[in-house]
Amino acid sequence: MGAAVHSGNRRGTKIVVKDDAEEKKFNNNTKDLLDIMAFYSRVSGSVGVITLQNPPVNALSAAVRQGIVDTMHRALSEPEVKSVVICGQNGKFCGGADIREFRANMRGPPLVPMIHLIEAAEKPVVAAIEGVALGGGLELALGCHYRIAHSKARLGLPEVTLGLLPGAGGTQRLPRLIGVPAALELITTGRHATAAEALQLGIVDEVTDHSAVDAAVKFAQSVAGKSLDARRISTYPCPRSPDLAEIFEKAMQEVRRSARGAIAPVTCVQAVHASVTLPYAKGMERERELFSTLFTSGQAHALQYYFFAQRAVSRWSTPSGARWDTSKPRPVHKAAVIGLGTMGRGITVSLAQAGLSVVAVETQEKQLLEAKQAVSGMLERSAKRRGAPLAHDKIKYSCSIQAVADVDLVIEAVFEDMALKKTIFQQLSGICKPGTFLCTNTSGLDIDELASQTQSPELVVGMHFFAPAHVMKLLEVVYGPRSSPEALATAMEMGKKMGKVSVAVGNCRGFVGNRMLKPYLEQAFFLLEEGATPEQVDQVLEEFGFAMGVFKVSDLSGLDVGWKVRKADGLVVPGSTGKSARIRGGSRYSPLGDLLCEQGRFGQKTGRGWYQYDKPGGRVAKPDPWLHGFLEEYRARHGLVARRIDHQEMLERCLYALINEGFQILQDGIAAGPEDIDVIYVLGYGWPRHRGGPMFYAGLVGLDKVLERLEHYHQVYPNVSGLKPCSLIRKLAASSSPPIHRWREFIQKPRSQL
Ligand SMILES: CCC[C@H](O)CC(=O)SCCNC(=O)CCNC(=O)[C@H](O)C(C)(C)COP(=O)([O-])OP(=O)([O-])OC[C@H]1O[C@@H](n2cnc3c(N)ncnc32)[C@H](O)[C@@H]1OP(=O)([O-])[O-]
Repeated sequence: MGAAVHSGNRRGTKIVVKDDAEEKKFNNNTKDLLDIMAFYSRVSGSVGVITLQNPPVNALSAAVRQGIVDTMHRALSEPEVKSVVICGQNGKFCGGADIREFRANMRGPPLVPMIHLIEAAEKPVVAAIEGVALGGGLELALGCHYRIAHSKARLGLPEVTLGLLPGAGGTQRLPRLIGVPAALELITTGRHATAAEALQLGIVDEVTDHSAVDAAVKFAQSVAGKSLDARRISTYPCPRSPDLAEIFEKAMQEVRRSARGAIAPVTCVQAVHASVTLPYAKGMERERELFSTLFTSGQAHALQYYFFAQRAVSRWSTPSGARWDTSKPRPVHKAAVIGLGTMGRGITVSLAQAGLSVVAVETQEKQLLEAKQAVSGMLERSAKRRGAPLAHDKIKYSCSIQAVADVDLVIEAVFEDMALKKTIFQQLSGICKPGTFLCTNTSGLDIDELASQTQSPELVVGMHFFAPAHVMKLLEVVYGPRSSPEALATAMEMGKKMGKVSVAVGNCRGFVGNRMLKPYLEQAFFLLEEGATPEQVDQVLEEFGFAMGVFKVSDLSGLDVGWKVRKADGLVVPGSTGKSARIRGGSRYSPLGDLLCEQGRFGQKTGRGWYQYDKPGGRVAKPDPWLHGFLEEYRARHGLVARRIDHQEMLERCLYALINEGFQILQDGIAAGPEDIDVIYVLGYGWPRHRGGPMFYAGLVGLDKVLERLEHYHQVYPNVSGLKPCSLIRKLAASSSPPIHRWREFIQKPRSQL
């Protein structure tokens, strides 16, 4: 009797049933099967195949876990079945526990006993790993007696990136299987290993270029009836070596150094430690205990929120109603970059690596040659790192802007100078073929003003990259009032092609990221005026988890960048004294950054800034007694009395001013939702991921508390507008501070513009 193939149920699963009797049973139980989400079939007469079915990544939801338990029992009870294969539908083994269930009441059979059931089985169970085996997915595979992987599969325990540890035996089984150092590295970084690496480490038994399921079925037949004594990882002794104590000490030091206050990496080390100090059952108890502590932590909540936020930003929308699912991007095969300074070079590399043909333009021959060399070096290093082919031949260099005539999209990346950019946009509008998208890499200038220089303003959008552009994951895609949905969709798609996380934002001064930076920086300057040192402010911010404090970042990116902008805005008044020196437009202003620039202190590049460096271009920031003296003299000159400012005040004033601007941005419709802001801050501005992003953090602290502190500081500093709570935070706090996913309901939709 031939196999019958059923398809077309709710999720389009195929169920292979071997005989008529079974088919009848299938028909009777269709409803149950549909709810089970792990399907059972028998192939080649003696292999029970369990297929996880929960698109898109076959996450281990309650229904999937129930399905596995039920189908395992069935496979074990059927005498014809001699071995079992577990696989996932649609070429994906399993993406781990269902993260969406973490914030709900847990239902269904728990993972740990489910995996024990598999490991304890008297029939060999083979995991057929295609696509991914991550987190609980890999833990499930480690409970199987054998693992066969497809060569393109990726395996890992990424729980640490969600603020957790592998809590279904991963911290106890993996070290037993591959040794402590390799397990520690995989578990504390959460990185994905390739199938080849997994084979080398001993995580999988075989790798195939063909169907892993077919290979696993064959393999399962070959091991049927063989003893499983040596195949149950939980029974292995943990490999020991004399330097284990040292290994753990080093691992702990490393995670403490790089975790920036995140607790999960440290807890992961503790859990793996239990695998060598305790017998398996006790180690599992310890794993559960540590997992529970993490599971309920604010950090886990923040990281899981961030996981979904990073995916949510691709579903963009604009106040005018343009949306990701109704706006089609246009294909881009050939792109151009105008201006090959630091940013232009990075953008060129990103485009070439994404497989596009690139025309790279720099009008000065000498700079063009320098850029060519630099880009080649960057491509070589990157190809080596990624094990990818070189993309040199993708790029054509030219001194003439006329070379861009036939490209589909141009990214202008010249100096941040409106007059220069305007001239270039006028030229591009005349040179490019009709329909070419014209993008600018400005970090804050008016997109609409540039669009107005062209014949087709609907083709103009901003693509704000972050330095170094070929490394940083963030791209702010800025739509102006006249940008077409197609232009926006195309720029968003281009970002994705380049491996970026693209966030659509509206057009305003500084867009989202740099606009929020302004009140934050302003508070940092005011704190110096009132008695703090750059070191103290930076320390508070770094303790909070920022990769670098605000003054170190300022030294790194160059004080002259902001100075130029302030000069263009007419804020810099050299030699001004008295009260007016610290007031602009009726608001408090600190000229400290301007005064440093007047001294030629531009930061790292000049070897002096808020800190001192051993040489121009030096990287190691050291406190500078000159600066401390300068601050004292400045305060004395302006009649400011230095006071001791506590950590909490420094943190609150910097962060709450930034957060307040974030609420203003939401209110203005510049960002569609808090997730957009949070992703921008984590990926572009070093906000600690384990704190979710500034808007999530505000919710965690409590909107009423943030509001109360802003009101307090605004009362103390009435001439600092950045501290005046904006109406959205008031509205939310007055509505009992709804959870962050409901904030959009409180944002008034601005008028349609597109
Ligand atoms: C006791 C427990 C112990 C255990 O140790 C704990 C765990 O296992 S913790 C878990 C450890 N596992 C991990 O940390 C793995 C997390 N997942 C990933 O890293 C990537 O999703 C993956 C590499 C699998 C696919 O990348 P890709 O191909 O670029 O696709 P994509 O990323 O765009 O995702 C597509 C859609 O699937 C969604 N979704 C994905 N995974 C899960 C999930 N586990 N759950 C729920 N949903 C999940 C995702 O939100 C998105 O939804 P939407 O509505 O379309 O936006």
